[in-house]
Amino acid sequence: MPDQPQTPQRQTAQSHTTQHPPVDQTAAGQEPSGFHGLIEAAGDAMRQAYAPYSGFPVGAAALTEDGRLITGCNVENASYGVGLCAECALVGQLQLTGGGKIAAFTCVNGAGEIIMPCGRCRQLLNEFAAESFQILTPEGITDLDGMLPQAFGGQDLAHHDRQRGRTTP
Ligand SMILES: O=c1ccn([C@H]2C[C@H](O)[C@@H](CO)O2)c(=O)[nH]1
Repeated sequence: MPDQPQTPQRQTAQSHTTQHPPVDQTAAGQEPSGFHGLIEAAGDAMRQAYAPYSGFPVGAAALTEDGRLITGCNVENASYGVGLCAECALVGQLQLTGGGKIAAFTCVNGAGEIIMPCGRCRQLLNEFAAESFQILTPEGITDLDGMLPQAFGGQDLAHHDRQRGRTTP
């Protein structure tokens, strides 16, 4: 597997060679060194969260394939159900700053602990994940299939369209 792009802190995400999940040998609770920059960036984003209703601020950070650092925080609303997860802000930021694919990702809670993205946000990440995608989870680093097994994606729509003789953009 190719090396991950470097973070602004010039650290490199750990590569993995075995099955998921998790695919690295990092013990749960330890920070794999290549993700230190992302963890820090996620913590900074978390401190900008607007979470007065849940009291559960979340920060997310990603490194794009071309080396950009993208972050997001959750933004809640008095109409609870329309609150935005940190990952929603992150993918908006990704697109706004030039698009591309996510090579590495992590997110943290208010205590700075690594958390898993909720189900909806795993789908958001799947849309923009690079083939080499790695996510730092509470149990270590895993890949796309470890995060969202048998993910539904554009390939399913393309398959459906082919059966109907249509083309998907
Ligand atoms: O992956 C997740 C899971 C939860 N939250 C937010 C939504 C809500 O504001 C708060 C409590 O669920 O945490 C995120 O931002 N990302």
